[in-house]
Amino acid sequence: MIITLDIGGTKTQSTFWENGVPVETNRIDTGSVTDIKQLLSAVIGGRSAECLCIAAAGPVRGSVLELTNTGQCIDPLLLKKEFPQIPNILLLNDLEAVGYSLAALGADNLHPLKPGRPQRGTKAVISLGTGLGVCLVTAEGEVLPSEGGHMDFAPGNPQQQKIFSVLRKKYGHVSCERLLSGQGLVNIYAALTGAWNLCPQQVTEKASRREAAALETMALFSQILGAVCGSYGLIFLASGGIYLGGGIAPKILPLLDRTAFERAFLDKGRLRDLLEEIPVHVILDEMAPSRGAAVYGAKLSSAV
Ligand SMILES: Nc1ncnc2c1ncn2[C@@H]1O[C@H](COP(=O)(O)OP(=O)(O)OP(=O)(O)O)[C@@H](O)[C@H]1O
Repeated sequence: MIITLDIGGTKTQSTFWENGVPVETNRIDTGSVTDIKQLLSAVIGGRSAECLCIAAAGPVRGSVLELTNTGQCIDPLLLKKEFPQIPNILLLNDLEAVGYSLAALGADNLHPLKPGRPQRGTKAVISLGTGLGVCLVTAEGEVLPSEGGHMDFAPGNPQQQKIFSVLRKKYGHVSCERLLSGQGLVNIYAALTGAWNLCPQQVTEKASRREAAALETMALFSQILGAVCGSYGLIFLASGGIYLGGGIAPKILPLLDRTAFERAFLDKGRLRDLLEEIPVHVILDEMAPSRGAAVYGAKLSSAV
């Protein structure tokens, strides 16, 4: 038995896995998690498992992970004392976990967004959720985490420049995450309209009802996403393909402007040919971070 805990910026999911199959799963709001130890005690009870693998939104420094949104720290060494019946307690970044899930995803869990001619090479995972996560998966299946979502946003045309100026005044540093995330949808919409009081779902609902500013927001979001994916295609030489993870992309598929995405993806001057080869897929599996944590847990606990 492997237990996984996926702590995202918005939702937290605990899952029990037997032979790679989820047999029990529960979801709560991350905002309601005030104490990780307490949460784990409630999830695990007195049960034992070969491995507990926690995938959480934040960078791992040394052996400890600090949750980006709440500042809480997770230390596996301390948890080992609380749960002595679990011999392996592992910790990784949630996006790193999505990287490990690629090995376990079938074609039915992937939606093709842009065609290409993939090779057995590096893959990039770019995840749009509460934040923007980026990681690299080597051809051998090793996952290298990054905090690439915090890379500078480079506006590509006058309209994007206007949005950049509004966000620069509001935030100071304008990272790609300020545009490519749930709050990013709100930020683009607000920069166009001045209305800051919406939630991301309201922006996409307005776009579904064909409201002009919301449609413009989706077109810009698609353009900026294409440009950032193209940049990571080059930075990682992602000849194995680019995989869009997170909760947002599968929900907004009908609203994504594929033409704008692909045009911006390919618009890299002399390296256009290289980018034409790289396919882009949307990961449809909502459990990808938990699935990847289970893959990682199984791999490491059989190795020790
Ligand atoms: N239909 C929708 N349209 C637009 N945004 C949405 C929609 N549904 C959810 N979101 C936004 O998606 C974000 C949550 O993303 P996700 O489901 O990937 O959660 P998470 O795993 O907790 O996030 P992360 O992995 O970034 O920490 C929130 O900002 C939420 O408002």
